[in-house]
Amino acid sequence: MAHTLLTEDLSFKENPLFEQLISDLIKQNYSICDNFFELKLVDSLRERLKTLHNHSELKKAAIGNKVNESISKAIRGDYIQWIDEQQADSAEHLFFEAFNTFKNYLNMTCFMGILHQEFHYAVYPVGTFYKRHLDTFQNDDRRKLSMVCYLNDDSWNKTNGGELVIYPENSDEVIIHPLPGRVVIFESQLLEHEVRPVLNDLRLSITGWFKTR
Ligand SMILES: O=C(O)CCC(=O)C(=O)O
Ligand SMILES: [Fe+2]
Repeated sequence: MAHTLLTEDLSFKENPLFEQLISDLIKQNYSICDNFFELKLVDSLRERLKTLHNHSELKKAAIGNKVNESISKAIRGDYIQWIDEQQADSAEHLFFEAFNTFKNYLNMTCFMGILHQEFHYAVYPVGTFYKRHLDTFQNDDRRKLSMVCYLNDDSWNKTNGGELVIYPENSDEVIIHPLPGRVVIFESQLLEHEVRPVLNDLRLSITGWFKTR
């Protein structure tokens, strides 16, 4: 009996990166992580997104069926493509593996009850933005955590704009540059945020959500 208990205890391995993310989320409802992925994986995902973009396979993002296109355009200007986990290429497979590991860790340590996830590529061309919003605005309160992964390369300059701005309720806005490999995770139901206009270059990312049932 004692032996069983011991092996069960050892089967859980604390992950310092995930612990940091979780403690940030508890403290401030968001976390910024610059070493979630290996940069080589970020390179592969960027190439995949650029290929999709060059083949015009991305679609103008919508904000709900009831809203007509011109209103939609005044709110967000990005182009997206959802990523099908079943059809993932090798880079996307590693991407899902990283987030599945994090999801299982959250469910094990924080009892978050995450059952589903969804991710899409996004491209913001020059002049596009996403006005201040909450990610649960489409009458879908299953979204618990929002995740954004930036795929720009080293040549991304802070003067390119396209900052993510997070608006915590009781403190100053937080301005986050979309730097290569950076991952931002935040509480979908609590934090309003926006993407400031892109002034130069293409802003590349993957955005996703962990959802309860
Ligand atoms: O790309 C970002 O920084 C945030 C995107 C976003 O807010 C969204 O897709 O809901
Ligand atoms: Fe959002």
